[in-house]
Amino acid sequence: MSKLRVAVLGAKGRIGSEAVRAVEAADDLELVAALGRGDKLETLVEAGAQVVVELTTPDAVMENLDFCLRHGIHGVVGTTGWTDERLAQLRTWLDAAPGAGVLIAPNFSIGAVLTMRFAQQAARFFESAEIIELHHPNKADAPSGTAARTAQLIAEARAEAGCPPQPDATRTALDGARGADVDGVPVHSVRLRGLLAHQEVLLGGVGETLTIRHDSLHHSSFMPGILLGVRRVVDTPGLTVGLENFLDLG
Ligand SMILES: NC(=O)C1=CN([C@@H]2O[C@H](COP(=O)(O)OP(=O)(O)OC[C@H]3O[C@@H](n4cnc5c(N)ncnc54)[C@H](O)[C@@H]3O)[C@@H](O)[C@H]2O)C=CC1
Ligand SMILES: O=C(O)C1=N[C@H](C(=O)O)C[C@H](O)C1
Repeated sequence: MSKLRVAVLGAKGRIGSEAVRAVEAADDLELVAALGRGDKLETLVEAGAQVVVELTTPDAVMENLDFCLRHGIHGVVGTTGWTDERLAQLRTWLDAAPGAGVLIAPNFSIGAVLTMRFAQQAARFFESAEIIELHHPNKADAPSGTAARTAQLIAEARAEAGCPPQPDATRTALDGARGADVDGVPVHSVRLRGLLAHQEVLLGGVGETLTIRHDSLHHSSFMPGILLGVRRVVDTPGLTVGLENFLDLG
């Protein structure tokens, strides 16, 4: 069987360099290009890439995906910065590229995906829900893409169940003291030397709390998810948001 031809964009970055090694080590995949900032995207076409793993920056990701889809190349995207407007734009590019697929994964690690699922399941049973995400201090964006997605999922589950807004009697607060409001869920971002990627979802009800915590201790935690995404996206046309769609979570 011929190997799937894979390219990595952001190949010199923290996660991109790990992805290069993971693709190289996979028997069924061939790394045909590893591009960094300033490298020509035409290299992807010359190299015959079938799937691009996009791990760059929110500033670069849209131009890169536009190019890939215009050339019929599938995308597995870990880069953050997704808004409703960006997703709508991506859908129009996908409509013009029949057969092409893009996976956007706010987080590729299985533990983080499960954290999101458990939080979504638990959300309707608790009056209060807040998120603390903790990352290395070199991270460029806040809140993390994972925390933003977790908050959206919690908010959707609460709205579906008819939950009222969260209790919060705060009347005066220093700017930022209550975190960022993501769909009504406060999200607090910590940037600390020594950390990699961590998240706590705090849920509170009368007389009890539930804390769901996940820790990525090394970038290797993201690799099985990236490889799964690469193998599945080629048979999944259109837009897929969330690695959970490629996991049999029930
Ligand atoms: N979904 C997930 O599971 C994960 C997502 N991420 C996200 O991935 C992105 C990258 O994270 P890090 O590796 O920590 O950042 P980083 O700053 O170490 O790496 C980004 C790399 O992309 C390169 N780059 C910038 N513009 C480019 C372009 N136009 N073409 C090719 N390369 C370009 C930069 O030079 C840099 O080497 C961030 O948005 C981060 O939040 C990171 C870890 C896990
Ligand atoms: O920048 C990172 O490191 C990470 N970014 C993603 C995010 O913003 O959620 C995924 C993970 O948290 C690591």
